[in-house]
Amino acid sequence: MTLICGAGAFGTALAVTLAQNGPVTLWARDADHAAEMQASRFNDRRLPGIALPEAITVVSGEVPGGDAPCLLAMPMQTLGGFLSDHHDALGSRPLVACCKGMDLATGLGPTGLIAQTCAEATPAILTGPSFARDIALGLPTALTLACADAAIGQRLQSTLTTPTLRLYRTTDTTGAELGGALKNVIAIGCGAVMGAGLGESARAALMTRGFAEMNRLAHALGARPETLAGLSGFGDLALTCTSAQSRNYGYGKSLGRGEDFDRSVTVEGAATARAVLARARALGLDMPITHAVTALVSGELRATEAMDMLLSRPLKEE
Ligand SMILES: NC(=O)C1=CN([C@@H]2O[C@H](COP(=O)(O)OP(=O)(O)OC[C@H]3O[C@@H](n4cnc5c(N)ncnc54)[C@H](OP(=O)(O)O)[C@@H]3O)[C@@H](O)[C@H]2O)C=CC1
Ligand SMILES: O=C(CO)COP(=O)(O)O
Repeated sequence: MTLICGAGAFGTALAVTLAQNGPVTLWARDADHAAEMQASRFNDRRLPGIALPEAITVVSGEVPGGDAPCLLAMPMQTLGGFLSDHHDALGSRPLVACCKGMDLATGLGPTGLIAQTCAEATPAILTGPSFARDIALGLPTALTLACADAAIGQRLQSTLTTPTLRLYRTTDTTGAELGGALKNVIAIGCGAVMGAGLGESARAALMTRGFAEMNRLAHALGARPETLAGLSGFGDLALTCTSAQSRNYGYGKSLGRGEDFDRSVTVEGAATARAVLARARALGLDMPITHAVTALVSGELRATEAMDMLLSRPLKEE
């Protein structure tokens, strides 16, 4: 049995693909939403048009106990509260974060938050280039499963691989979670560049210098460069900075055009940009693109002004 907490687009998509391996319990925070999904066999609110296989049971209320791995598929800024609220039920099992970002309150990534709040559990993270709808439709997808405990990581890799979802594993949880967090910040910047009509060459430059910035922070925090070069880093950066399906990219595009964006949409890069900037400042690191995106998101700068700020920096070696 696999337990998935968080019945948004991603949690539902993971439930659909994992249902090929055996029973899945999908936990939703809202009891009405859970009852609606259990009865209709669709998640019309978050992933419309995808039928839920019979192997999925949707529940709400008390999080089910037990030893089965639990996937945590809620937005990053809600993870800490969820872990505290359900600490006892989560127990000592593997907890696999499926969210991307850095916690504003603590500056920790998902596995750091799990370790801090649920000390008996084994933290892991599932991350990389994938849109929920692609996974749910059974399109081929490859992700990174990171767990510092190599033996548990290997077990999770085989439990969570499905015929169309291929997992690679690593013990570098820091690198895997930083890749997923930072690519969303760069994707907002790339969306803004395209929305403001600054061109594809500018976007390629921003992606490349953004990747340099990702590596700078990752190196300072002890991540391995090969993790950043893999699915969870470069792979997800490439997808998110170029696809109209991405919410972070779409949000950036609206900022670039000076248009409103639906505030109910999950855009992880906005809060994470602020959290990353604070962490970088504490470490004495220069992260100009993250700085520019933070200013853009807070409304301090427009996209063209942010680009001017980046272009006027002192010339340096690549
Ligand atoms: N969508 C995608 O393609 C992908 C998403 N991800 C990551 O997955 C994470 C979740 O995103 P996604 O599923 O898309 O987001 P959605 O906006 O689709 O759904 C978010 C879900 O989280 C639930 N939720 C919100 N707050 C809490 C809380 N305090 N406790 C428990 N559950 C809560 C929401 O419940 P409610 O419906 O009641 O509001 C909702 O079901 C993000 O970090 C995202 O980056 C990763 C890869 C792909
Ligand atoms: O993480 C994702 C792709 O890997 C989903 O991106 P968005 O959250 O920007 O939609």
